[in-house]
Amino acid sequence: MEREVQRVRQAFLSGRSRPLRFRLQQLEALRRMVQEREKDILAAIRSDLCKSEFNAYSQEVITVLGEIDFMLENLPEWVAAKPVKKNLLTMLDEAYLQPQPLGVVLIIGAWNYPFVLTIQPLIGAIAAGNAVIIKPSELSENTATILAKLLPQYLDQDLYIVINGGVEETTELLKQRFDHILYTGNTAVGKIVMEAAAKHLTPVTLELGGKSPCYIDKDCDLDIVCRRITWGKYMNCGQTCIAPDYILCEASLQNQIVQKIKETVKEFYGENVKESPDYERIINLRHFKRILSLLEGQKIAFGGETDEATRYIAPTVLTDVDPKTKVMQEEIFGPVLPIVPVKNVDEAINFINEREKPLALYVFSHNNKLIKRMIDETSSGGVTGNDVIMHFMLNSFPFGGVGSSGMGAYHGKHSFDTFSHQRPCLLKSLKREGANKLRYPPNSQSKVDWGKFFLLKRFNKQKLGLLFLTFLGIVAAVLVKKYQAVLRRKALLIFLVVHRLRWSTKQR
Ligand SMILES: NC(=O)c1ccc[n+]([C@@H]2O[C@H](COP(=O)([O-])OP(=O)(O)OC[C@H]3O[C@@H](n4cnc5c(N)ncnc54)[C@H](O)[C@@H]3O)[C@@H](O)[C@H]2O)c1
Ligand SMILES: CCCCCCCCCCCCCCCC=O
Repeated sequence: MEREVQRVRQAFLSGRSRPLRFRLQQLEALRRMVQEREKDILAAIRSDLCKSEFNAYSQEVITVLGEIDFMLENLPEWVAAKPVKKNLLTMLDEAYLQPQPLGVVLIIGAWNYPFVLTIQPLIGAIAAGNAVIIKPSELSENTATILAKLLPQYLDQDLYIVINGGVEETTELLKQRFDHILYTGNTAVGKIVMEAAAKHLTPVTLELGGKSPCYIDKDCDLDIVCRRITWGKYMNCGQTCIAPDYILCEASLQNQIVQKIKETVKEFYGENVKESPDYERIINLRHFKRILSLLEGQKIAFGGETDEATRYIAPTVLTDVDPKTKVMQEEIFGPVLPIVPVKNVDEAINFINEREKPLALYVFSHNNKLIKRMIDETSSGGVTGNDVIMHFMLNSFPFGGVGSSGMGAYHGKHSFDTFSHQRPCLLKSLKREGANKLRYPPNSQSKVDWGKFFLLKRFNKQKLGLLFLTFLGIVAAVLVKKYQAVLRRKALLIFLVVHRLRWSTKQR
């Protein structure tokens, strides 16, 4: 493992991952891989999650292709140095931010959307000029295998490598030093990753989970609300990090919600959900049994059918759920939807705030003020009002959690920033030493006053106009006089002295 990481680091140190042209070429190669090997990728996802090709394409491949196109279009602008605002001390210098790659990045992918949740971070890391070690989840073993086979056929084989394996391999990998780690998965392993990273002071992005609440106000169109919730909850058999985990609503709405979700399930998946090509299966027996254990002692309003041999769990709704029961203590990550009755929006807000900060929050209402209030008075990674999941699809948004649902974020420009160091670069001249004397010993009250003037003085627009006029004067002087450098310095000095004197007078 150590040798593998060393090999990747050597490749990074060769410098070839840095030029813009190389990054664009690797991203284009990745896009070619997705397009040319689409069938293999979709087949692997099908074997892992029993997902139809249509679903795998629209839930995973589209996002990856969209992200690559977005990077290709914007990368030339993002990699460029960005001038920054200057102060009086630096006004004659060059000051800019230069985004630079961090080095060797470790990406630990998740199994529930095994393609997009591994490749989308990879796109950002390549775009930012890093070398990358990709560790797909061993739970989605077919996708892990296809990634290990395909990526070396299209990408630089020393800069971007796939390491497959389980807990043992990940544990070994985490002993190595990386320049950034992006992990997607559960909170418990997130802590293990962070602890390992801390040994090397490696920064981490943790894309974790949590119980994402869904509040339904009585002032809304329940048909539409239930259709949207049914889509987001049962997609991928509930194994979506931002799926609505549970519903909060007034008790009087419960029966209508159950009825409408039931009708929508039939509309989406037909009479026999088991036969629907659009309904997936639970990833493994451990998770299957875990989800079944959440049903114990609950009132099943509909659904509840299971088949261990195929790891099938029907779309299920639970009513009158007691918040103290197990199903409300851990993230469900399966097709089980508890409804917890609350008296009103105040109680819903308290309920949410008494628990860990979720990855997503959903609120449905015709009343925009209520939606805004919910946003103002709670916290979560992201929010969608009057829909679910869709904030994931807008790559101008940073995607990530807050508190126990994660730290850091990615997607689009946010990925580029996550995997870049914004390096502040200040370029001064070896001339103009006179001004520097202010900071050299011996110090004095007069120097402190000059320092206060240079660093604390604020110019309003009018004064900036004056500054501009001074510069115009300088330019004019440069045109007519021979000794331009001397003049420029003198004019600036006069301007500064006048302002300093006026400022000191006001201070007194
Ligand atoms: N925020 C996101 O983008 C996002 C996306 C997908 C999933 N998730 C979250 O992930 C969770 C479910 O998925 P999961 O895969 O984490 O659960 P899991 O428990 O099924 O998988 C465990 C994974 O962790 C690894 N692991 C276990 N013990 C380890 C150890 N000691 N050291 C290193 N690695 C270890 C395993 O190798 C395996 O890959 C949910 O909470 C979900 O919300 C979040
Ligand atoms: C055919 C129309 C396209 C509709 C797009 C809907 C896409 C849903 C994407 C779901 C991806 C969710 C990933 C969540 C990450 C955490 O698990």
